[in-house]
Amino acid sequence: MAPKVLLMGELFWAGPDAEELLGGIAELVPMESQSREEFFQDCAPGGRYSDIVGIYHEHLSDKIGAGYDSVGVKAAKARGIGVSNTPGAVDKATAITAVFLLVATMRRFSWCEANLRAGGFNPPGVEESARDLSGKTVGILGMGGIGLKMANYIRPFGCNLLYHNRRPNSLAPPDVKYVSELYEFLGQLDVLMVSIPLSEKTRGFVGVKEIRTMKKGSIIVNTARGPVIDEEAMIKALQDGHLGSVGLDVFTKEPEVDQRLKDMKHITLLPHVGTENQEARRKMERTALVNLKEFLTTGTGPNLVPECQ
Ligand SMILES: O=CC(=O)O
Repeated sequence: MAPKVLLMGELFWAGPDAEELLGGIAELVPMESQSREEFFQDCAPGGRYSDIVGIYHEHLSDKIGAGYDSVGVKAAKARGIGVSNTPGAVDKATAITAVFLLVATMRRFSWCEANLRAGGFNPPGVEESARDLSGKTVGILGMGGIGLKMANYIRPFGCNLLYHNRRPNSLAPPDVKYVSELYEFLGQLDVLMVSIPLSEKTRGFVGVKEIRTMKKGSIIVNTARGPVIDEEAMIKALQDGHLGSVGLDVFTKEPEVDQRLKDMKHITLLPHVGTENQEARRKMERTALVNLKEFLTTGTGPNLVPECQ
């Protein structure tokens, strides 16, 4: 009998791939526990999931994906359980979301759309004035797969591109300049694009000092995870005009969004949809199935998160 893999969440787009990838290797069983407590009972010896060897996990807001901050990796590792994610599969979709937020905030397009829906048909006034992207200095914080895609997509806009990372990425285009010192990096920016994973080390990474080092009127775009920015410090800086705008796909307490942000007309907000398109979702779901296959057949795999390698 094939070992069992528990489907915690649905295969929306890669359903047809499941048989091709896991046929004969694993039996996919649906998650039927009605509560967390029941799930723990079901996993205990003798329970209906006591013999599962793998879990496909889709979480309400984090889902399968590149970010794995919602998974207790340390606890899993301590029990000899491997955790893998789906890097690469999310890069394009997330970078395109970041570019949308960059353009929308610079040009005040959210304000324009809301104004049109409310019966207006005028451009933003002086208070809300839009700015052009060309010639602006855009800095990417975190030069991994998503950051690289962002750099390539933003280059044709004629921006000066900088990046800050723990170390230089040899794949970065030569005209995208590495700045090793964080405050020297931040001080030059018109726009900060945040693309670092959330971990205990990066929680609150962009705080009061970092925001206040940026120029007055500058913009922050965040498609990574909400808590890498000190949301309170960001809101204060928006309120007193130090920040000109923000474009956010992620928030500190998802799915809650701070009312003060919702009330600001000159910023752009999205409900964590960075990877939400059929093609990217299918790639992510498929990658998760490939991860399970690799793990079940070889005991390892290319997408094991660094802590588990
Ligand atoms: O948020 C989405 C991801 O981490 O891939």
